Amino acid sequence: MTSGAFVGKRRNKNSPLSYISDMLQIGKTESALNAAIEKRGALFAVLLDPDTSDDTALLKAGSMAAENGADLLLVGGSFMGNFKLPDQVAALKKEVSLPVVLFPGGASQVVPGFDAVLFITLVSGRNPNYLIDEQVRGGVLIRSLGMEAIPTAYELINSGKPTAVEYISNTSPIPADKPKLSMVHSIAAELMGMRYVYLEAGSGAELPVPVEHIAYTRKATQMKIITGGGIREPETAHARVAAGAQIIVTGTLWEKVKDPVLLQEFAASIHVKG
Ligand SMILES: CC(C)=CCC/C(C)=C/CC/C(C)=C/CC/C(C)=C/COP(=O)(O)OP(=O)(O)O
Ligand SMILES: O=P(O)(O)OC[C@@H](O)CO
Ligand SMILES: [Mg+2]
Repeated sequence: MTSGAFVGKRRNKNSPLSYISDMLQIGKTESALNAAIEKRGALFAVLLDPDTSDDTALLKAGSMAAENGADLLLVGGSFMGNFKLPDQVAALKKEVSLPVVLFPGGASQVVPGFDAVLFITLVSGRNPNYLIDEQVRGGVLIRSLGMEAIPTAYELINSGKPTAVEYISNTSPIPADKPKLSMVHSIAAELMGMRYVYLEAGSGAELPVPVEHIAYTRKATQMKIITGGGIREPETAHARVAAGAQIIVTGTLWEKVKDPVLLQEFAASIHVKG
């Protein structure tokens, strides 16, 4: 096996290792997100479900979110079996000027067209498949696509009933009443070099991540905090920004509710710096 296919675009062909230093820089999308966080206080992300046979569903949902205050579009699911996704992402990228970022449930979901990928590691679990195996499989694909990766710790927090992520990953979530357990996982992730941490209640969760989990990670680390799962009201989003979260993700809500005003209310509750 040659390494040629996996090294992405080399910018300086005279230096054999130049591609590594290029790739390890904080990329364009992450820099733009960091700058937007600085400016607005926190960002509003909408998660789009890629598991759809409707060719225009992603485009419609993404455009509506973009027109009504979203800062970032995430695309991902616990399962993903949509071979038309690259075309759908390309169509979405033509239409909206927001970053479109892959949030993968596994390596098989790595396809071209995204601005970046959340390179997640399920640090709250003890399943080696989601700690290293998917990353090894996905990493070579990401590198060969020349795609930007944002190293992100993924922590699953108990939210009432079991969620798809818990079931699929075969891991136990961190107990909801043990925020210090999130904190110690976050510290370890930061020491491993991760720059973002996603505190996740799970898609469609009964209860969102308790604010204490966010506050403890905020106090103990400098990573950017993403949180999502079970957030259905602007007030719930605002409370998590006040606790230290910098990206709020909502997904399931918009599968039933197509309400531009509610999208705008979410954006206003999250953009605490205006
Ligand atoms: C870095 C790469 C290439 C892969 C990492 C893979 C890891 C660690 C995954 C963690 C476990 C997992 C299954 C995460 C899924 C995250 C996600 C996109 C959740 C949102 O999807 P849901 O809404 O729960 O899915 P459904 O709509 O299918 O229920
Ligand atoms: O679908 P919801 O419950 O909004 O959750 C969003 C996201 O955090 C799931 O990974
Ligand atoms: Mg879902």
